[in-house]
Amino acid sequence: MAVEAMAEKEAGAAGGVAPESSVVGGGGERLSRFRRICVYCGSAKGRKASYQDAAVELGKELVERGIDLVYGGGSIGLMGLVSHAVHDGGRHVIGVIPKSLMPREVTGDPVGEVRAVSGMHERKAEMVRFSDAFIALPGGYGTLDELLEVLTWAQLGIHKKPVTTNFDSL
Ligand SMILES: CC(C)=CCNc1ncnc2c1ncn2[C@@H]1O[C@H](COP(=O)(O)O)[C@@H](O)[C@H]1O
Repeated sequence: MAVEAMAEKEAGAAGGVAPESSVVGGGGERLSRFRRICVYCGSAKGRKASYQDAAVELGKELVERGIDLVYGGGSIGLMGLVSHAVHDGGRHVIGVIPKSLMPREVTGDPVGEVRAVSGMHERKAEMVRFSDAFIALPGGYGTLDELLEVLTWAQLGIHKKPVTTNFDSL
């Protein structure tokens, strides 16, 4: 089964909500019913330029829909691209990162609100707690780990939030 289909099935199995709908705000902007979306993605930029384009486009789309970002707190790779796009667009960014990983994944000034946690398990739990929905972009084993965990939590009914991926056509 394709990962995307699996993600939608699991979200549905756990009572996940229907695909996103939006309303138009007073200023003509499209507003989402999701306040904060968690984006899982690589700490590297990946092999294809289309991965980088997708990260920036997703960040801009969140801004356009008035949605804040929750992510792994790194400033490198696709994580850096999506977080800068959301922050530069004026939306709030929450980065959740273990203290021990900061020297490796944060370079330069931190983006938005940085929440330092004690370890990987706490990081994943906090990212789920803060978010209303989850989107996975291309990444490595870390992204896969985060995606599988949020899917299996949906399967177990630990949360009822939608999970989707943006892998195909990239
Ligand atoms: C020690 C332990 C319990 C590990 C569980 N595994 C993980 N849990 C949470 N985040 C992770 C894990 N492995 C990697 N990541 C994070 O996932 C992000 C993307 O990594 P990647 O480039 O896709 O590779 C990075 O911020 C990386 O720190």
